[in-house]
Amino acid sequence: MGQYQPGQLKRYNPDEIARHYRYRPWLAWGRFLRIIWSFAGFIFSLKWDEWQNQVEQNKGKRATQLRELLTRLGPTFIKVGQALSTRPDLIRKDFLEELVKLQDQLPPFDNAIAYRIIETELDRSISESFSELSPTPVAAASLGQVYRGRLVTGEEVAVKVQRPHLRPVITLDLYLMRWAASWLAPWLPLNLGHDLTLIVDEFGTKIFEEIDYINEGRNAEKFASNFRNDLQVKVPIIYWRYTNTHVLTLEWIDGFKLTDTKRIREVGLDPEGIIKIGVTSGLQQLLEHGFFHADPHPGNLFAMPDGRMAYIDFGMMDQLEEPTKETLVDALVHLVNKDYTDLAEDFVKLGFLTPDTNICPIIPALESVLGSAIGKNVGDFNFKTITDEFSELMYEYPFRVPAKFALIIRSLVTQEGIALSLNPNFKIVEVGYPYIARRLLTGESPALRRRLLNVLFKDGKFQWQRLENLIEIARTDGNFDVVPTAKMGLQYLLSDEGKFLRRQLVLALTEDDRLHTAEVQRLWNLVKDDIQPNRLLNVAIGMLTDLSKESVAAILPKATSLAAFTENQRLNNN
Ligand SMILES: Nc1ncnc2c1ncn2[C@@H]1O[C@H](COP(=O)(O)OP(=O)(O)OP(=O)(O)O)[C@@H](O)[C@H]1O
Repeated sequence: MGQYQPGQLKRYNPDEIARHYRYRPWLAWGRFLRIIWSFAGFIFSLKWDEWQNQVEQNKGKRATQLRELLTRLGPTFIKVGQALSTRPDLIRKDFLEELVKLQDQLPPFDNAIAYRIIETELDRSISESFSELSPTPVAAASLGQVYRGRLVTGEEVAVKVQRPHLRPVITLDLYLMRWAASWLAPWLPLNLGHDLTLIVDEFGTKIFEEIDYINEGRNAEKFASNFRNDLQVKVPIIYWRYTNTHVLTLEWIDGFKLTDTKRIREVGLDPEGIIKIGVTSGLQQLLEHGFFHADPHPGNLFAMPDGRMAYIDFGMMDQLEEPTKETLVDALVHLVNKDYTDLAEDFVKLGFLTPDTNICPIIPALESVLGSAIGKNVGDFNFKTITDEFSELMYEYPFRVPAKFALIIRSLVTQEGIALSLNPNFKIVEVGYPYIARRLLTGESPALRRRLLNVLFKDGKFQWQRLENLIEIARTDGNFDVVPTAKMGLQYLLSDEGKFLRRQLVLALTEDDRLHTAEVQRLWNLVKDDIQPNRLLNVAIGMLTDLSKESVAAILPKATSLAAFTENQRLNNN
C-alpha cells in the first residue's frame, strides 16, 4: 500500500505515485476513460483525414482541435501542451505553431475557496494579513490565480493562490501519462530521439517545482540577486511572512505587460529601450548567471513607467553549468562566423548529437540550412527562422533537443517574438551579438578570455577578420568603450597568462613571411575615431605606472625577435 497521500508528495517521484494508484485502480480508470474519450475523437479525425486524403487541407483545423482538447482536460494537459510547444524535435511544425498559442487562461476558481486557502496557509485571517484584497482575482492562470492587495504594513502586493487539489490531479495525470507513454508513442505524431517516459519524468519534476510557491519565492530572490547591480531590471520582493507552499505574496508591479504594445507606446515608453533590456538580460541569464527564466512569455514581462523592465513568475527556472555556458558562447560565435564544423562539434558537446554521430554529413546540411537563414548579413539572423529550419533538419538527422535547451530555445524564440511585436524590424543579433562581442572582448573571467583566444585563432592561425568583425559589432553597442577594452587587452598581454597570446600575436604579425601591417592598419581605422588622444594618454600613463620592470622584461625577448625579424625583412626587401 502506498505510504503517501498524493496531496502531500513534495517532490516528483514516479515510483511513489505508481505505488499509490496501483492500489486505487478506480481513480485511475475514471480519469483514463475521460482522457481516452477526448483523444479518441481527435485521433479518429486524424485517421479520417488520411483516408479522405485531406491531411493537408485540415491540418490547421486539427491543430486547433488539439489545443482546445488540451485546454478542456485541465492544468496538466495545458502544461504538457506548453512544454511540447518547445519541442520541434518531437512535434510536427503545424501542431507546434498551434500549441505555442496555448494560453493558460482558465476560468477562475471560487473566491471563497481562494480566501480560505490564504487563511489556512498563512495561519491567520485575511484582515490580519491584508488591509485590502481585491474581491475577485486580477488574473487566472493554469495553476493559480492572482489577487491585488495591500499588506497591513502598507505595501502593495500581488497574492498568488494555487488552485485547490492540484497535486492529486497532477499526480494522477502524470501516473497515467507515464504508463501510456510506454505504449502510445508510435501512435502520436512524434519523432522520438529517446524514451518518452523520461520526458514525462522531466515534465513531472518541473511541474512539481512549479506548484511549490516557496521554491518560486527562492528562485525570485536568486534571480534578483543576480541582477542586483542592474538598475534596468526589476524583480518583485517576496514577502515571506505572507508566503507558503500554496500562497505567494510578492511586490505588486505597476507596469504594462509586454503584450500591451499599444499602451506602452501611448504612455510614451521607448519600446526599443525595453527590447534592449529584455534581450540583454536574457543573454546575461544564459551566458553569465546560468540561471534563467524559462517561461518569459510576454505576460510575465512588464515595462515600468520609469523605463525599467520587470520579470514575474519564477516557477519555471533552470540552471546551466559553466561548461555549457561556455560552449553556448562558442556556438553563437561559430554560428555567426559560419564555422559549421566547429558548430557541429558544439552540438555534440551540448548534447544535441550523441558523441558517436558521424558529423560529416551534418556539416553541409547545417551550412545549407543556417547559411540561408543568416543570409549574407549577420543582422538577418532570426531565431524563428532558424528553429523552423532546424525542426526540418531534426527529422533527417539524429538530432535531439536536451531538456534544458528546449526551455532555452523557447525562451529565445519568445523573447524575439516579444521584441518583434514591439518593433517589427527588430533583429535579435543587432542587440545580442554586440553584447556577446563586448563580453568576449572585455571578458573578466579567464574562461571567457580563453574563449576569445579560441575565437581569434583557428588551427593556430590568428583570424584578423574575426577580430575586425568583433570590434565592428561591439562598437554598434552603446555600452562598448574601446579604451578600457584596449587597456584590459594590454594588461592581459603583459600578464603571465598572456604569454601564449604574446607569442601567437608576434607569430601572427609576421606570418607568411610578411608583416601584417595592412591588417593592423584596418584595425586602427576601426578604432581610431573612438580614441581621443587625451584619453589614450591617460590610459598609457596608467599602464606605465602599473608596469613593473619584470613585466616589461617579459615581453622584451619577443619584441626583440620581432625587431630582428623586421630588420631581416627590410634587408631582404632591399
Ligand atoms: N507581482 C505582480 N504584479 C502585478 N501583477 C502580477 C504580479 N504577479 C502576477 N501578476 C499577474 O498575475 C498573472 C499570473 O501570474 P503568474 O504568471 O505568476 O501566474 P502563473 O500561475 O505562474 O501563470 P503562468 O505560469 O501561466 O504564467 C500575471 O500575468 C499578472 O497579470
